[in-house]
Amino acid sequence: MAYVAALVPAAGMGLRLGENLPKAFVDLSGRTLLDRALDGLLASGALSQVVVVVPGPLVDRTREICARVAGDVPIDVVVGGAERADSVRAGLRAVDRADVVLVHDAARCLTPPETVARVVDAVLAGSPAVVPVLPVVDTMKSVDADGVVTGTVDRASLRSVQTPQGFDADVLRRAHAAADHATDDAGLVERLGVPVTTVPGHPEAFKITTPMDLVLARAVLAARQPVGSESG
Ligand SMILES: Nc1ccn([C@@H]2O[C@H](COP(=O)(O)OP(=O)(O)OP(=O)(O)O)[C@@H](O)[C@H]2O)c(=O)n1
Ligand SMILES: C[C@](O)(CO)[C@H](O)COP(=O)(O)O
Repeated sequence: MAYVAALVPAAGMGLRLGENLPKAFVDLSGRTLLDRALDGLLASGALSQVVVVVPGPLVDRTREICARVAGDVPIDVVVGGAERADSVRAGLRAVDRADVVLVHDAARCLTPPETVARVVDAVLAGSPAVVPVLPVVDTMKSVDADGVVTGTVDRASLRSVQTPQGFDADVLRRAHAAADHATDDAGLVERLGVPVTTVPGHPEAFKITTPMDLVLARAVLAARQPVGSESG
């Protein structure tokens, strides 16, 4: 049976959210983003290990969260770095047994378990790198340095990329060893010339980045409540 590890980068400062604490530890309707991200991952039933990557001063707080959500799957906590890729590399050092590695932003904390399982299944079926994606819904323009439109981009070939991103463990290690900077892990794998394939993402896997995203996340959670459950 394949050993599937999930890295959860949760060491970002959340500057765009502006809550004065690292984003993964911000409250979302009574629980932190990190609590909720771990719930979704663990509920997939697809994981052998989870490694959460957090700021050094929040390691103890993270251990408390992990103890609350833990079941059969071991959860380790490691300290992250200045950039997301540094945090992923710190996590990778803690998963030496893995055949498959998922990288899942704590900030995408409402990602449904089915999306997690879909990514794992695609890697186990033979794809070395898999990203969940959604079609782009807005008209896309390119602009110059002054903001003047230089063209309309054909959005038919564009996709908006989510996490978890799933990888053959050796491919992800090679990708991170070969390059430093990318906005996502699949971007590093692309540079190796390894094909990255897509599976359908989910609208609820959006990344909580700005205050408006928190408003949306609260609404999603309220809509998930079974009717009458809030009245006690
Ligand atoms: N040095 C970093 C930076 C980001 N992340 C994590 O990577 C995910 C995606 O990053 P992003 O949404 O850009 O988070 P922040 O860097 O926290 O956001 P901001 O740029 O607003 O500060 C988040 O779960 C974040 O905690 C991380 O583990 N280590
Ligand atoms: C990995 C990622 O979530 C894919 O959409 C995203 O690229 C990471 O966050 P950032 O806002 O690009 O730093």
